[in-house]
Amino acid sequence: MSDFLPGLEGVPATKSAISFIDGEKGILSYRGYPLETLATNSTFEETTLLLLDGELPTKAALNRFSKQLRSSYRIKYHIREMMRHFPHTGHPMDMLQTAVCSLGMFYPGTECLTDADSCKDIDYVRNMTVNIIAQMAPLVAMWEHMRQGYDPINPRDDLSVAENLLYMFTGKEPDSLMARIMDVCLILHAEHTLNASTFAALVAGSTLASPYSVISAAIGTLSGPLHGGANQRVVGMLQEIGSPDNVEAWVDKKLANKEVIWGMGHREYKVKDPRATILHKLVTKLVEERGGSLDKMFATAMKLEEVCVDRLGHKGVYPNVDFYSGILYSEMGIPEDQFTALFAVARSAGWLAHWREQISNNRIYRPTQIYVGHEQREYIPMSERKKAPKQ
Ligand SMILES: CC(=O)SCCNC(=O)CCNC(=O)[C@H](O)C(C)(C)COP(=O)(O)OP(=O)(O)OC[C@H]1O[C@@H](n2cnc3c(N)ncnc32)[C@H](O)[C@@H]1OP(=O)(O)O
Ligand SMILES: O=C([O-])CC(=O)C(=O)O
Repeated sequence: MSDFLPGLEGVPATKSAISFIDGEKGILSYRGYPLETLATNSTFEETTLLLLDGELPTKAALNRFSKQLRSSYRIKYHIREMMRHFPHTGHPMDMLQTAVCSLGMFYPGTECLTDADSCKDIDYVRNMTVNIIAQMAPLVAMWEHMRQGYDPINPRDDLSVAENLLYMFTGKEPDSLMARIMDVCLILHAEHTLNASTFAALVAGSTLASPYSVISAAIGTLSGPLHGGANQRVVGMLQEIGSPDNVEAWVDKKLANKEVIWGMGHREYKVKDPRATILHKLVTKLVEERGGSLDKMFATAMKLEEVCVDRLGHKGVYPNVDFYSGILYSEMGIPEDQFTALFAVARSAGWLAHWREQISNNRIYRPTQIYVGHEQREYIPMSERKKAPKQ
């Protein structure tokens, strides 16, 4: 087989039973359950167990899992001390990638991964999965205080992942509306078939690297602006546009310069991303309840959607998940450069579900390339070289 498809578009690289996308109809489901149903009825903890185990948990199983997560919120002293020495100007995604990878140094045990047949249920896999998912949000929230020169706020094991995340960010127990919105955001971002960061996780995992290396590879991949990093840029873009009146001229200039519009377009969806539809409704609800400064940014975003659909809809370019999430996070008082880290908190569930699915039937990823370089050449001694090579 020698056909080259740039970006591996349309190339199946794995078999998976975790999630499903119909990009023409705008459908996303986790383990067969429509995302809209989960966003209405589920919690991040329950959705995580569904992704990991394949079934909705019983009440007892969910309670056990939630308890395990909560008892693992606290971050090790040495990691906290290490984080204090990170440059305060560093990006939260770089912090998270480094901290997660460093955490792995405390949890050796990857030898068991070489015994691929017994991997699926062994304690190491289960414990490390819980440990990573539980620690992502506390790491992100702690860093917010540390980079401002303050002591971090300790996690509270009487709070859910979403509640504890907001509590550790703000120092206040969130009200039920904000806690629910954050919970829904975590559910919406938890999983999305074979996106770039999940693929990176699978490539790392296929070498039987530790789950901490797997997740740090995924975090690095998610950080880019063509992937999860777009959510940070959307709010900056809306601020730059300033008001709905400026949208048309702004879009036309961007498109004339062949620049991308952040939060628009998707490899899989040719209609509006179903997560963007849910987030759009959540922002509407929040604006109705809270109003205030959000109104103008939201109005600009809606006008931007309208103009982009008009100019780019024929190419299948519509809002993706990153388009409306930042508006919500801004309203929660979360700084823009933390938005992608929140995405990573949620996506740790999907990454680890894929990792677990893969290691039970692993084969190392090793694709091929089409070589377009020189034929074999003679080595030229330095004294005989005429031209400097192009840099
Ligand atoms: C969580 C997530 O990762 S969601 C995606 C987040 N990323 C973004 O929001 C960044 C902006 N979007 C993009 O860059 C792209 O749409 C991607 C990276 C998401 C998908 O890329 P691809 O599948 O390779 O799409 P591709 O670049 O082939 O786009 C198809 C056409 O739509 C255009 N297009 C796609 N997205 C955009 C956009 N955001 N702004 C303007 N034009 C766009 C392309 O220019 C191309 O036009 P052409 O056929 O005239 O050349
Ligand atoms: O699926 C993709 O390519 C990107 C995406 O939306 C996600 O990872 O949530």
